[in-house]
Amino acid sequence: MTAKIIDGNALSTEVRGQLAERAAALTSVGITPCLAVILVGEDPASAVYVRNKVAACEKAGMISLRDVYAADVEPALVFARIAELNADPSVHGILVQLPLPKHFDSEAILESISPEKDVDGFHAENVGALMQGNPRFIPCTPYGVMKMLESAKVPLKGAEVVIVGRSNIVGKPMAMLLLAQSCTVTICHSQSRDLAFHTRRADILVAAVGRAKMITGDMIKPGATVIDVGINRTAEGKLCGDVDFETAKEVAGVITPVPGGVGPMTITMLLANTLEAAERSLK
Ligand SMILES: Nc1nc2c(c(=O)[nH]1)N[C@@H](CN(C=O)c1ccc(C(=O)N[C@@H](CCC(=O)O)C(=O)O)cc1)CN2
Repeated sequence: MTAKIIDGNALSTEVRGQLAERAAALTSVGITPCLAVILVGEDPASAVYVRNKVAACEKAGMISLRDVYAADVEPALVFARIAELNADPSVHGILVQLPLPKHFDSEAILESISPEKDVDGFHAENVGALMQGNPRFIPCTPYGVMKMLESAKVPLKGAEVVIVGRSNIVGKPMAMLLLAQSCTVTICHSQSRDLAFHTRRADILVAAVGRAKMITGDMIKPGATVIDVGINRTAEGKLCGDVDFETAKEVAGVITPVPGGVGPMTITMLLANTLEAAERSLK
């Protein structure tokens, strides 16, 4: 039997519809949620993600501002723009698209965003709040994964979770969110010995390494839930995940595809965080 597929596009459409209703309610009392997006450089994938974020905002009845800088821009200019956006009460959310060019201190840029407008949840204050089990803004990709697990009614309490990848954007916050739901969490990484030993124990396997098709069917426990966060391009230019979907779907019980899985949910949860920031500004 092949696995049940969690359709990230369909779930996104449903959640974005609900967010649009909340955005309209807020607009009716004089506050239209507004997201400012900063893009530095010409990375084609980043340009696509930013375009999709802006389009999604507009479709949900939110305002979006987009600032695009050349790859060799002086960081001081970007810091100055962030300070301006921090001080603007009509802007509720600010994000800087990652990765930034090498001459940028990415951490300093992320720390310069006001924690109240940090809709990516990357500011140290928001990371700390998540660690303490009191999240204020949840990073969008792990937030989207939690929504997908909820929609597929995957049991979390006591589940063995293995996360492959330890990034600040996905692996670490994902671990905190699942730990908060009483999962037993293992984080694997490039130095982990015998990766398959760990992955085969997982009731829920989250792949977030950035290596095309590295998780194959033989590394998966029969019936497991497999969440693929990877976005890679094959030599032929085709999009694929970190999981070898063809072999994995024959073993897993539930699986997310790439494209059309976690990616669209990342943008959906960005809208959710922006709306949340705007709603908090009323209080
Ligand atoms: N400031 C941030 N930078 C980055 C983040 C982030 O959450 N905040 N995450 C990733 C990229 N990302 C969002 O920015 C992102 C990646 C992929 C998708 C997506 O919808 N993917 C589609 C395929 C799109 C395509 O054709 O390439 C899919 O999987 O179906 C959305 C957002 C790094 N940077």
